[in-house]
Amino acid sequence: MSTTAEGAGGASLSLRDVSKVYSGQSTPAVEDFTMDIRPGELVMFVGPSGCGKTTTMKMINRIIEPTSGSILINGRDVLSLNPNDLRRHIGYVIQQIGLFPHMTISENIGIVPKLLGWSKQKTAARVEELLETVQLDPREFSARFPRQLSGGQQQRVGVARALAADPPIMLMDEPFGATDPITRERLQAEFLRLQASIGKTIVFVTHDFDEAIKLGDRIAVLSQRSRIEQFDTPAAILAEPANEYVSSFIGAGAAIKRLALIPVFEADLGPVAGSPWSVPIDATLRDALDLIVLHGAGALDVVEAGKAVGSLDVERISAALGADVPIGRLPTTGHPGGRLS
Ligand SMILES: Nc1ncnc2c1ncn2[C@@H]1O[C@H](COP(=O)(O)OP(=O)(O)OP(=O)(O)O)[C@@H](O)[C@H]1O
Repeated sequence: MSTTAEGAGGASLSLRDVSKVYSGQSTPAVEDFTMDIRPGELVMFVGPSGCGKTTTMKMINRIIEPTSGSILINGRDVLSLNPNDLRRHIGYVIQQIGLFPHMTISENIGIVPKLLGWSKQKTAARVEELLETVQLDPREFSARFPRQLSGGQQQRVGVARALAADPPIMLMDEPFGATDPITRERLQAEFLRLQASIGKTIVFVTHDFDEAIKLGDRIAVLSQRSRIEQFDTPAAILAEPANEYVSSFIGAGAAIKRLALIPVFEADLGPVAGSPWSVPIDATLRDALDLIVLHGAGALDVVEAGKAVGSLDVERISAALGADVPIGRLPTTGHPGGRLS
């Protein structure tokens, strides 16, 4: 992709016994929060409203000062960094986007480089590169104002702006929360592709457990005062929720959600069935199941490089989840539709 890939990758991030007591409050909003995040890891904070997700995240870039504890980036305490250093180290994307309405898209993206004293030329080159990174044509968008962009486009600009100084760490506070479901899915997919190439260390706050599963390398399920109920990979949390609280967060359909994490090639494929329906080998078992349900198909062929290499049916999909989690009887419809591949 762009030269962002050659900039800073991720940094390690450690929070040690971090607490926050807001003034006038008797109980802490966050209490003794300890977590180690690896360089390049995308960690999702998920939990109910008021549990302390945002407070925890905002302490990382010191928008909120911790009452006690320490926060380390590559072993260095953030309290020892001056505000310019913090901006260089930490990009920040929020739901409300926060673009300045009277500034062009270029100017909005160039804010941090300007604050850091970059030359006009270097800033302009970086802005152009970032617009391309988030798939907005610089010729079309640089001179526009935020109001002349759709919500999804504005959100992309918000991501570009956060990436401007190539920070090793990104904080994302419900960044896609205000977009409609279709735009949201598209932004999530784009964001995953982008992260695959830039490998930032990211803390991402969301209310939406499905978003956490889809995006996270690891998910921290939080309860009141930012207590960590479970901190593990999406697959591990879905397969073995630590307690009732985590189970209630997962909600119904844990097996179906797990399917979205398992690629077709991990299943034990049957012989080629000659089915009219097919699925690419790098699709997920959830994609395969959707097609089976949609078409009432007994089996699907699995296609690799244009050639059928095997087949899948409900039994094989169910077996891929392990015998302890059967999908059960599936409703089928004769609904017509296209192929996935
Ligand atoms: N400035 C403040 N002064 C006093 N209390 C606050 C302040 N900001 C947040 N709180 C309280 O701290 C607790 C944690 O709030 P926080 O915003 O971190 O939660 P959250 O999990 O991010 O919630 P949401 O998902 O609704 O944004 C809440 O009880 C909230 O009322």
